[in-house]
Amino acid sequence: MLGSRLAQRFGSRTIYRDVSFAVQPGEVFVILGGSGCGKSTLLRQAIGLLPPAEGQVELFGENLYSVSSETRAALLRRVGVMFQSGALFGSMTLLENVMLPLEIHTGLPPAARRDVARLKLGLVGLADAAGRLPAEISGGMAKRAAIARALALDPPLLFLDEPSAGLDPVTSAGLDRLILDLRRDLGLTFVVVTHELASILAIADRCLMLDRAAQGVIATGDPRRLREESEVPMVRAFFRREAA
Ligand SMILES: Nc1ncnc2c1ncn2[C@@H]1O[C@H](COP(=O)(O)OP(=O)(O)OP(=O)(O)O)[C@@H](O)[C@H]1O
Repeated sequence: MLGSRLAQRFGSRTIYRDVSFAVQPGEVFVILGGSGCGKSTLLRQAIGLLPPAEGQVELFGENLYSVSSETRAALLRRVGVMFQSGALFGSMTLLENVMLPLEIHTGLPPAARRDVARLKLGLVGLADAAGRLPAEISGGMAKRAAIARALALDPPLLFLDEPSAGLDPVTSAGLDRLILDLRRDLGLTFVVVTHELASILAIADRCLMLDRAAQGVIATGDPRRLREESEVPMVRAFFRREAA
């Protein structure tokens, strides 16, 4: 996936401009930055929910906002998304939650949908919790279930919005492990929005750091290198936990 020269404004306020990046197949690409810098806005542009004020989003070689709505829908079916809230349906079991995209988007018969959903829950370590309701599971399990649902249609590319939000460090580290395992076992590509430093250092091949005051990108690259080598005060401050 590619973002080129993306800009976003709300009213007269510019959130960012000239944001460009290319996510390589099989990589874990992290978007980070302080509150209000535009991480969620960039994610919404990347998944077809917000046409950018300027610039282009390319998914699987196609320009997301200039293709027909049918083509866009087809492109977006090849993308899995886990929103920050997780957004599982509370009245449905985990299995039913994961079956839902299969029911909407495929012609699979119910028994096959059930089999696929069980497989996906197994991939995230929830094979034994298939019959539980969202209210009956922990926050970390809910995130895993939301990832299983995002995997329902076998997308090669997954977007995760703040997967660690609200989780304790141990649970969060388990989720990092899951992301790396899924990448290794299924060859998935991940774009992850997060500002958890431990998580970024654990999972990111490369990252893109946005800054609200700079209205755009202040760093890109391997987070370990940025920690060692960046001379940009805000970047050093974040990666070294120093005052800017
Ligand atoms: N639809 C909108 N209309 C007006 N302003 C908006 C809209 N969506 C976002 N904003 C503003 O754009 C800025 C960036 O928001 P965004 O949610 O993308 O930031 P973020 O980096 O994800 O922040 P956080 O980490 O706090 O979630 C914020 O100041 C927000 O108030």
